[in-house]
Parts: sequence; structure tokens; C-alpha cells
Amino acid sequence: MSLKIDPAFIQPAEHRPKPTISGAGTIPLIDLSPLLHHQIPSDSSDPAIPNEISSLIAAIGAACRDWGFFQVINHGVDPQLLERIQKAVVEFFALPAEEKRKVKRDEVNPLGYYDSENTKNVRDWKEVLDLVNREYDDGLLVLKNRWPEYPPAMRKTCEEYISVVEKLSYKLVELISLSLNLPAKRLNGFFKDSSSYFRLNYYNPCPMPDLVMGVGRHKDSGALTVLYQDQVGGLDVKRKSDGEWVRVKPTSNSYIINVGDVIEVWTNQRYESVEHRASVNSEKARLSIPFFFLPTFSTNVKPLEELVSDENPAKYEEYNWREFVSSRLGSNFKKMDKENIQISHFKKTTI
Ligand SMILES: O=C(O)CCC(=O)C(=O)O
Ligand SMILES: [Fe+2]
Repeated sequence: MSLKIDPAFIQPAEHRPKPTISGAGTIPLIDLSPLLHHQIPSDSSDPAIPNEISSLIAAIGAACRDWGFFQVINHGVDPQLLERIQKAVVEFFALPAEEKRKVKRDEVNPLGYYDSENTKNVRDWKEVLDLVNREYDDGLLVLKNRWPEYPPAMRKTCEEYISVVEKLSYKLVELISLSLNLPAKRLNGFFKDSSSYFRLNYYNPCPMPDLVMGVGRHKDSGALTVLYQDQVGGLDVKRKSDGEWVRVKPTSNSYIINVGDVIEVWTNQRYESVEHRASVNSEKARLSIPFFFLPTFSTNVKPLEELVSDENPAKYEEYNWREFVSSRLGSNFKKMDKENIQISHFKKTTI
């Protein structure tokens, strides 16, 4: 068999995508429609909480505990906005390479377009455009959006989309806080002027899909990821109960939510950040749009006081979010394998 692709993309044998389990036994599907009729309560001990809201909080808590992942429907994001953003993304990635490279990341600013990134030292079969909610520049760390000229609707659509998805992220974080018996807004302050960003992932068809990954196995380092995927499918999640890879079945107008490393630390590992990856196929391009809901740069991330005790001491060292992000980006992030720096570095080994 002659190799049709650059060997840099080839996964070691043990990490190649084997057939995955799909359908039953995959991540929970949660209906957010109770939020269309009821406010999120400020406290889980409030006796007036409607049953459907208590059940929703319990379902989210169980999903975070058992899976670290869940899918939501009836989330309130306008399907037409989702259509519009998908159209813009497809148009952008269809542009000639030289047009896309006009907005490529560079040595100072990691945002923008790139087509070459490694996960765990193997190249990912993907193209990406990264955009932040709020631009940031403290003299050393520069995060400035590079807006493509084409398609013309891109900027406005993305800005509209970011603000809508950020609102949904706050709601999810409030429900997660309630599921931990904390006040709904307990975590909200960590996200004021947050460093959140969103990523447009585009996976071209690959002639050898069994040897490569669109994104190799990894955990998300942020607090919460709110991901939209098209109908092609390819996201695999590592099932906590037995370590099997399961394929998330695309459900139209749904979001896939996962807990990232920051929530794992805040909850002192009650909710764990779970490995996932994106497979590719030989026929269809696939698109996914994760929104990474991240703390404010000044946040010192550590287990929440309410969730540690003498019996359950802190399992993680405190770390500063800005320092963490800068160390991951490094001085030459173009060549960096971001996955080499993980929160496991902050895990206390003594317990
Ligand atoms: O494309 C996907 O479904 C997953 C992407 C992902 O995990 C990421 O960008 O962090
Ligand atoms: Fe991810």
C-alpha cells in the first residue's frame, strides 16, 4: 500500500480510530425546554423550584458526573443563526489557500487561521479559524481577531453568534453550580470579561481516515465547551464507565456540552474533564464550532472552598489562568504541541 498522505498525520497504531460504539450507551441527551418557561432559581434549596427544573438540574449533575459530556436540545439558539454561521464557515474554508492565509496566526498573535497543528505530537487533519469574544493585549499576550474579508457576512454573523452562545454558556454554568448545591451564580464572577474564544474546525475528507485523526485525543483545558457540529458526525468521547470510545450521533439543532479541566479543578474532581477526539472520513467534509467558555485571565483556579473538607482535601494546586494560557502558547506557538501542558501538572501527587 503506498502512502497517500504526509506521514506526520499518521497516528500510532494504538490510537487509530477503530469502529466506535454509537446509538444506545452514548452521551445523555438533555432537553432544556423547562428554561423557556421558568427562570433559573438562585439557590437549589428554594422550596418553590418547579419539578421540571429540579429534574433538569439533577440530569445535568448526573451527566457531568458520569460522562463529563451531554447533548442539549431546545437551547433557545435560533436555528437560522446556526444555518447562517455554517454557511459562512463553509464559504470561508472553501476559499483558496492564499486568501485564508491572509488571516493566519503568527508569532505574536495566536488567533486566526491555521492548517497545521499537532495533538500529542501527531498532526491533526484539520483547518481552523480561532476568534475571541474580547480582544486582549497586556503587552506580552496579544489576542486580536483577524477577520477574513470573505465571506462578507462572516464578522457580523460570528459576533452575533458569540454573544448568543455566551448567554447559553452562563445558563449551563448556573445549572452546573446548582447541581453542586452551590448558589446559581457562584461561578459567574470568574467569567467577567472572560478570555473565552471560539474555534471554527473544518475537517476535509481524508483518503486514509483509518490512520489519522481530525483532532487527536485530548481534554479541553477551559471551564465548559459548548460545541455545535454538523450532521456528518465524527466526535468520539471516551466513556468513563469502561474506557470505550463512543461516537456522538449528530442531532440537528443540538449542542454538545463538556466539562473542561477548570471545572474539574473547581469541583475537586467531582466532575471530570473527559478525553475526546474527532475522526474524519473519506467522503464528506465536516464542520464543528466549539465555544470555549474560559475564566477571566486574572483568575486563580483552585478547588472551591465549599467542595473541599478534611475528608476531601484539595486535589489540585492553585494556578493562574493567564500564566497557564501563556505557558501553553509558548514563545513560538506555531510549533508547539499544546497538549503537552495539562492540568495534571497541578494535580497533587501526595493524595
Ligand atoms: O470536532 C469536534 O467534534 C471536536 C473538536 C474538539 O474537541 C476541539 O476543538 O477541542
Ligand atoms: Fe476538544
